[in-house]
Amino acid sequence: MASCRALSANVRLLAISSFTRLLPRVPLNSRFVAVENAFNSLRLNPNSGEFRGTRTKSSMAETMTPKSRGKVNVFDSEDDLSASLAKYTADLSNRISQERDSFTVVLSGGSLVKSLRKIVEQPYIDSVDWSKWRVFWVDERVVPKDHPESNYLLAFTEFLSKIPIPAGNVYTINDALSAEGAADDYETCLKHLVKSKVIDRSESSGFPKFDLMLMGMGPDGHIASLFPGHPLLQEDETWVSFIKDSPKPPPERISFTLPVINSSANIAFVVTGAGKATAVRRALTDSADSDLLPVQLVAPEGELVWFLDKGAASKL
Ligand SMILES: O=C(O)[C@H](O)[C@@H](O)[C@H](O)[C@H](O)COP(=O)(O)O
Repeated sequence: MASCRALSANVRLLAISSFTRLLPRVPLNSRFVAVENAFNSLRLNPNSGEFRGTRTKSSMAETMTPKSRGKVNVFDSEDDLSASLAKYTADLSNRISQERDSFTVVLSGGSLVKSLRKIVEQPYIDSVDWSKWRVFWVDERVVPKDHPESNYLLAFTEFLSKIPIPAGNVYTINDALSAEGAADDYETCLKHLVKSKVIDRSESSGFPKFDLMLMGMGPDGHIASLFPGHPLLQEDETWVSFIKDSPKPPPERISFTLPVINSSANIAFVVTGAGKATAVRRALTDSADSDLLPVQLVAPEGELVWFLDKGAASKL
């Protein structure tokens, strides 16, 4: 018995065995669909990796890439991006909340949280069934919850404090533990919640299958706390692991592993700023098989959607 902390409340856990292998990256194939609106049309040529089409002035361009690379939305402004992200998240929440007792949402740290700001405004604040939400972190910095670098504190300040979510539905790390201990504890928490069917389990991988992961991406192509070239990218058994040498401070973090991320029903990458344009281009067009960036290893069982601003999409 261990515990992962749910805000002020504690959530109790049981352990069950972990298993399975790293899911292979879904290969690039030549099938793709283009979604066009009145203003924009972009298509990825799967052979050359080039985007072709037109872009004109509008708030959004929608693009479909091969399935493994997801659907790409490009916005003229971060405000437009935030509005679309709110609608996407609320629609998913409404659909899944009607089918199940829980809607499991995983957050990253960083700028993603601010981009979520419009879901705590009308009409969503009143229409979303927040009591169904279960909130987790794809990665967390191993610092106290009131530390300025805590992902929990950021999410609480910008988002969780503004919604009527039961405290016991917010699953934070146990910040009294070491990085190893906190990762073990969080994994045990997830196993308990899978066993009690709060979190789905992927039938194909055996890993937990979250309804939605909302994630940012670093300029180096890192996602969660999975950094380029780091051995943690190879982890194929544990659900939650830790690092003590993160190139992005602070150095000690816990992180979901790739098999857990890839078992998701839905992943949204929210990426803004020209500083990330090169990594975005590699993620969406580079089919080279060596030296893949962490973001290129993401190929969820379900749907992958990108929310990009013009800067992040500037090299497509
Ligand atoms: O704890 C973290 O550091 C994050 O979870 C990390 O993976 C973040 O999402 C990216 O670094 C993007 O962060 P920005 O959007 O702030 O660049």
